[in-house]
Amino acid sequence: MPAQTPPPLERRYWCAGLYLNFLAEAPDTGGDFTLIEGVVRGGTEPPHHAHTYEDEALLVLEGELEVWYGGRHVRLGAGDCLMPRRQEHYFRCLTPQVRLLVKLSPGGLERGFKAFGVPFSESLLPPPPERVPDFPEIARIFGELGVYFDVGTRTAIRSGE
Ligand SMILES: O=C(Oc1cc(O)cc(O)c1C(=O)O)c1ccc(O)c(O)c1
Repeated sequence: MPAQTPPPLERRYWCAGLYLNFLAEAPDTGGDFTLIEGVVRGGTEPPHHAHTYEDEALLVLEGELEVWYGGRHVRLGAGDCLMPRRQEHYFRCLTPQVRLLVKLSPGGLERGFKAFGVPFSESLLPPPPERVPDFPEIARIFGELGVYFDVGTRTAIRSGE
């Protein structure tokens, strides 16, 4: 008998172009952490943001990312891990899509993703969204959970890096 049963399909969400699979949610871990497997596509990366409540650890499973945090740029490939430690950060995909494992501790930020995501049960990713996600609305939702966005810098960073 497997040690762990696969998560139910409704734990997979399509969130403004992000595919997120909630492997462990706060209630599963006594609130200690949330663990998410995600696929992010170029063009749907979130704007600059900082988590004031939780620590975030990113582990790249496939693809390549450029991450800006604490005034530095780093390139991450498969197997690389980064913990921005509540510093403002931003990332962009250097490959068409990047698969990541993200640990957020303490847990609970799944509530924010689920507030704008839709349950997703297909085995293939849907086509990329036709429009840029509604980041001001996403920023409002996450702001209530202690994640602060600088929506205005998104364009500046993407065009002036
Ligand atoms: O991009 C990811 O997460 C986010 C997306 C947003 O629109 C706002 C955010 O604050 C975040 C965040 O990281 O906090 C993302 C990408 C891949 C992945 O596996 C994730 O768990 C999140």
